[in-house]
Amino acid sequence: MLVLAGGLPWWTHRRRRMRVTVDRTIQAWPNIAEQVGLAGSRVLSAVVDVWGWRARMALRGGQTVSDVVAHVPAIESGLGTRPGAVRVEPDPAHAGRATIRVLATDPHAEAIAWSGPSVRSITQPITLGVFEDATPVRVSFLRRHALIGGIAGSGKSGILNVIVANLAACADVVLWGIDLKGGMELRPWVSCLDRLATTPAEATRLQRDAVGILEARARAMGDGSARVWNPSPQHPALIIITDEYAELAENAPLAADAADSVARRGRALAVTELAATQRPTQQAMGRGALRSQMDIRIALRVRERRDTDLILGQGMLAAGWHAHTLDAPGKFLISAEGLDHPRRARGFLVTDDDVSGEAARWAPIRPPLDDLSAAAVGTARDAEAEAGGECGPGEPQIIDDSVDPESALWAALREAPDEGLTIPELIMTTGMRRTWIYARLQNHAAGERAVQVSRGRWRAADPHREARAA
Ligand SMILES: Nc1ncnc2c1ncn2[C@@H]1O[C@H](COP(=O)(O)OP(=O)(O)OP(=O)(O)O)[C@@H](O)[C@H]1O
Repeated sequence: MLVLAGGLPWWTHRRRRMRVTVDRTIQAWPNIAEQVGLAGSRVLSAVVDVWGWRARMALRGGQTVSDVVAHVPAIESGLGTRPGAVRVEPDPAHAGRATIRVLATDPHAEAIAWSGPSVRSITQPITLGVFEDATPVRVSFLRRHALIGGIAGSGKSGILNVIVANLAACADVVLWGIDLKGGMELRPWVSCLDRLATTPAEATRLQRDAVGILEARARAMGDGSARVWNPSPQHPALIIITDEYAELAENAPLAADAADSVARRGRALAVTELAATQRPTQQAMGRGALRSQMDIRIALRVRERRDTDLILGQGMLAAGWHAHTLDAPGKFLISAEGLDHPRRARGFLVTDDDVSGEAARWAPIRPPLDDLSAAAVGTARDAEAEAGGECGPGEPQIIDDSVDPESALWAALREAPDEGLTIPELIMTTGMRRTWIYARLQNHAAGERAVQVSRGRWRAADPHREARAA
């Protein structure tokens, strides 16, 4: 029903009132500018929009957009708006101009419902939510590492869910998860994750396997002419998602070292890290330079002003990125290629029901790792074992140096009964993971050294069994 007042729709009245306010403000601007420390700036034009009004400003010679940003609280006071109502946007064509927006109502006051994934391929930019002017926040995760930070309850898991729900719909990316809070956040996605690590030992294996994969990819590409790994369903990208990265850095330092290696070398090979944490201090991010490798930075609400710089990078607070002023969960600032102004956004709200629905919907299309990458799983750990590598403090020893898993597998296949051994039996014998076993069995089968006797049961091919018997 249209609400009419005096025969006219309500928004006509509101707009008229707003226009009067804007006219008065323009007239009074020279005085206001004087009071707020921007003397000499002029209003070039002003328009009333759905959320309030905006004005193009010409700054006095020598004034910059940073000066205007630094005066935002004073401008709000001078204009008599509510705190947090004024936004400042630079003019990409002119350093001495800026747009001041006044939001009479908060466009992000209400949660924005999730309406399904925006992509079907990792090569397309993902829509995370909307900016205050209703334009979509679109960002590509291909060959980019990402960091999400913000206090407890600011909506980190919410943003992670938006990203995972989109990536799950892409058949050209394999997703690995690390969730050392017992799998609380990522377990609902388990049907879409190729691997989920919930203990420090599993996380260490997982990150080292990612290093093994990137090394295998680098070697394979060194042999050929390709310079980058172009993801496709047959050759998927690999994204490692870590919820609460500080837990990983503290409890599995060797996993964090491996993540560092992935962050430094993984872009061209489409092996990337996506980490969420409350305060990405040096300690929370591990010993290396992981934070500096993060190409996409998403800051949800922080408690202390200076924490903005921890998430987004040094100098961002001073440049007007005020994550401490975000006032509802899911509101964020994002810094990424093509997104270099402090514009407030709100992420879509993905409910628990949405998560179960999306996980069930996309599980059937999830791709396996390509053969090259699957065969590389375990290799970084094998190399470590050969070099006598140790696990991190407090972690269970995950590699038994006295048993070479390759030899253990081969011996087991040769000694297997006629009906063969099952995969779980081979896992028990070698101590290696299912993907490692599969890759080795495929190799043995291709070399006619092993046969699959019946579904899921394997033994060595006859000549090799006979040879051993003899
Ligand atoms: N985009 C959003 N829009 C509206 N509400 C949201 C949004 N994202 C999260 N919320 C709400 O905010 C609350 C906290 O969100 P979330 O669990 O994602 O925070 P968090 O930063 O991950 O917290 P923690 O660090 O404690 O895990 C949830 O109840 C959720 O419903």
